[in-house]
Amino acid sequence: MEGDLFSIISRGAKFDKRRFGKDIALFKPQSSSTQNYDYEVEKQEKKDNDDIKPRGKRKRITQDSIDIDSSIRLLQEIDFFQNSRQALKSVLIGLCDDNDNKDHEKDKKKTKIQTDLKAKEEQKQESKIGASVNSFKNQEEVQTFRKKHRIRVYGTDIPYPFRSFQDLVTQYEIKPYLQKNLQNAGYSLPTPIQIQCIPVSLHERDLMGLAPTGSGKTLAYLLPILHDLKGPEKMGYRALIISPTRELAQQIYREIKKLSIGKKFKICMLTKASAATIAQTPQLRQKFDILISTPLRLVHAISKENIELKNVRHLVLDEADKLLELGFLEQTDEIINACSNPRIVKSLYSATLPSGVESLANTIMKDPIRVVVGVKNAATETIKQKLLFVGQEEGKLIAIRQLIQQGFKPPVLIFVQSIERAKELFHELIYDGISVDVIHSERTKAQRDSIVLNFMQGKIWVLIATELMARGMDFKGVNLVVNYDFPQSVQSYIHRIGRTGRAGRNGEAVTYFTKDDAPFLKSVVNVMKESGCEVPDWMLTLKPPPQNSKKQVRQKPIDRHKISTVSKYDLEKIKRKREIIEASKKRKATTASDIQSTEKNKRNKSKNNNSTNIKDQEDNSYGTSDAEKPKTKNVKSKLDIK
Ligand SMILES: Nc1ncnc2c1ncn2[C@@H]1O[C@H](COP(=O)(O)OP(=O)(O)OP(=O)(O)O)[C@@H](O)[C@H]1O
Repeated sequence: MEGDLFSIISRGAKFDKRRFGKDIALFKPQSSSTQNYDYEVEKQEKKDNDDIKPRGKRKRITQDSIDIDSSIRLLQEIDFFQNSRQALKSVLIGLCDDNDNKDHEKDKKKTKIQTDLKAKEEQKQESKIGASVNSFKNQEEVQTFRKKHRIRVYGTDIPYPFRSFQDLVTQYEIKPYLQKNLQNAGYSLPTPIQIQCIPVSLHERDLMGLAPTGSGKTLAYLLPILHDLKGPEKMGYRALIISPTRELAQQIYREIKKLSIGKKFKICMLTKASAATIAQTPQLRQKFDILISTPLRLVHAISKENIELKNVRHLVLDEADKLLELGFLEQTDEIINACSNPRIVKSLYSATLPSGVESLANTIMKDPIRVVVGVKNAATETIKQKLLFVGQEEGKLIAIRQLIQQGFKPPVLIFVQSIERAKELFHELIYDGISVDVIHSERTKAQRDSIVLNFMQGKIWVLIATELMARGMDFKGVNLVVNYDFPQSVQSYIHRIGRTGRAGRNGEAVTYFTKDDAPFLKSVVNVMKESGCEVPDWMLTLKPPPQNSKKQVRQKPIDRHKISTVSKYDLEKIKRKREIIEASKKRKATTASDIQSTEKNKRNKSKNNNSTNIKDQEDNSYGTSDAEKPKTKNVKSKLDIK
């Protein structure tokens, strides 16, 4: 083997070997310590080469005593740019060219080696991107398939999509229990977001998944988690799902329970009660595999050192843009910091992602893949959207009563901008002879749970809601969404109306607007147009509102008149009467015993303050003040918060 490398690189040239003896010696195999290193390299390369060469048909192919294996090894040593495969191929071709005149047997061997090298390289590439050779023949086919499903992908080494849940079994060995649960849930074919995002997550890549409302994003992140966790293990939380509202967290909990039937995963939905149990029973903490929580509840538990997230391998931010908005941002950041496992895989999902938030999201992910289904920041195409001018505020009540009188198809969801207005509208509609209820953060948790259930079961026909219900809630059968109050942002509009037209069903959405809302109309008009709805020409010529007024409205909604059929004069009269009663009550309350009880109440109130704050934030998606936030460890920010 001596001088092999020299033989290879000097082929075709003549050298005075005596004169250049010293130089040639440089190419001879080294001894002592480097030899050990060489031995290791050689061992590895031998393994590689064993794979490359056809079994049992190895050894010499040239008369020059050039052994292919040693050539490969030596060539790899001089492969400074790590192009060994390419270099190998070309040199091997060169080698063989040199021996053109040699016997036919050698040529056959050469061709075989080349073919094997090529196949190995292709195989390596395929396994890197996780495609099954059976499923897609080539990249072109993949692209056509993505195009058909309106999937756009951004990033490097993007895994191939899959065609059917059966493909997941053959390609990724999805366990039979998962397969069975998919069938039982009636999921016969994957939705576009699932088609592309499931393989990305199965390849443990950070991901940003954007797809319209009701398109199956939940399954897209739950399935890879369940597959990867394999089964229950008592090593603490290995997957964490964050949702902006308690109701959505509960829905995710129900979905994961449904999908994990047959495996005894321990799933914890962090509530006030479960947090207290965990605090009192530290040994419980190790038992759980999956944790679902709202941000503030979790931050509170972390700060009390009741929850450890160091083993979390999967972190999902559902409704990611909301969680990265002011009000949630700092808590989300603290949670991300607490997930200290270096091998963590992060997945962010939403139907909307403003570009500013997207750049922020990129700072917390490693080499992420972005998957966009359909048009970014547009509404689902199965929703028929309408805008209705109602003149003044009072016009809305007339319009909603007309809608009820004309006959409507329940269930209907009506969105208003505040708790106060939700209560007001409820008091108006309760006497209209329809089954109506109202949901907002001031209702007890038990009330909220039963309302959600009753609405899902069709027992409530009309549900009046605040922004609390706008995101993620999967009320499959909702036929109509009414935006009684104009939404405060285009994202809010998309999510609100997305409570209808889910999972391929048809739905309708009507948005009332007054003179005051007119400047903000253009953003909604754009969404309507993007989603294929008819929009009057004059609306298309509207000017978009200035950026700062958009921002103002996002932070604080437009002031509106009280929702009431009572005239303004009568309302004033009632108000004055109420003030007189209040003043007289106050006077009576100045006795010593009252003062004492007030003090006692105050003390109790301050005790419960933390938990009350948590409740408030779960419902109020427009944030909390610094004073309300629980104290947490002073951790370095992972997010690039500017
Ligand atoms: N492959 C599938 N086949 C049929 N139905 C599905 C499939 N995947 C999910 N679904 C159903 O589609 C509905 C919407 O799913 P999901 O709640 O995950 O939507 P989403 O994209 O998260 O919506 P949102 O943006 O509003 O949160 C659910 O009722 C779910 O059961």
